[in-house]
Amino acid sequence: MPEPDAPSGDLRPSLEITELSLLLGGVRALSDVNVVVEPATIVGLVGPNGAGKTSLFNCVCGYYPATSGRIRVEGVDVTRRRPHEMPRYGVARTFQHPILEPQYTVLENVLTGGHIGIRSGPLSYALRLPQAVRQERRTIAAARELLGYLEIEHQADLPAGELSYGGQKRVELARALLTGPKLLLLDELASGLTHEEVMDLAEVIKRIRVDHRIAVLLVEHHMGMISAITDKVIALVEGVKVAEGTAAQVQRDPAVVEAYLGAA
Ligand SMILES: Nc1ncnc2c1ncn2[C@@H]1O[C@H](COP(=O)(O)OP(=O)(O)OP(=O)(O)O)[C@@H](O)[C@H]1O
Repeated sequence: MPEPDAPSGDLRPSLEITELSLLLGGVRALSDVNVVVEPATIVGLVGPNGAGKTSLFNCVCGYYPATSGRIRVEGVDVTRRRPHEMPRYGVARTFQHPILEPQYTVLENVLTGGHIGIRSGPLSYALRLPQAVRQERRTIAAARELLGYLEIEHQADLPAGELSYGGQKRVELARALLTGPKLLLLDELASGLTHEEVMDLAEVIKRIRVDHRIAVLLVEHHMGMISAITDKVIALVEGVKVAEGTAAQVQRDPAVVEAYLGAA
């Protein structure tokens, strides 16, 4: 089995973005950006405010239609797919601020991601047909297993709103993982967390990459998180890719240093 850092040559990239450009209300948010995320690797996207990180993320998730360029997931063209279609293509995401139903339990929140693999129609569920019941049981078992994997199974039956912010980020992660993604997009996972929570989550993401062989693209301002987990970092400045390499290489790249100093 190949090491996560050394993906097998015959696998297609988990994500391949080619010459992606995006115009937003007259603003050139992205200009001919190329990104490759190999299977089971973690790629960080950095850049000062307004660099285009969220825009790129939103193009991959289907929230913004690319003005030009191509986005492929394992070789399948997903350019201009809509957000609700993305789980079918193996793409799952988390949000900077977890979007949960605080009054529903942790398990119920996770299960809202589980409908993806369910083949029985709503009528089968309404009639409690055996196949639908079996599928429901399997999905609940898978959700509980993921909560165990993310070390919050003991909170499964609590209202999600009662969890710490870090706990809520784990609930979102479990929900994303329940869809069985090939590519996980993490939007500022570290924001709002304590240093300890950030480092704990960094370990979790590294484990997910190895255990589930999922590729990860993360938009992140927290350089500690970036340095701790990424195989590769891409820096954007004013919608243009200015640097690519290891976290250490990108952090000392003159264009990146200048952009951050200019933004300070
Ligand atoms: N809906 C929009 N309409 C017009 N311009 C937009 C819109 N969203 C973003 N922009 C512009 O696109 C450019 C890229 O913004 P984007 O939010 O992608 O940057 P970012 O790197 O994610 O910044 P931050 O770190 O502050 O979130 C900026 O110039 C921004 O002002």
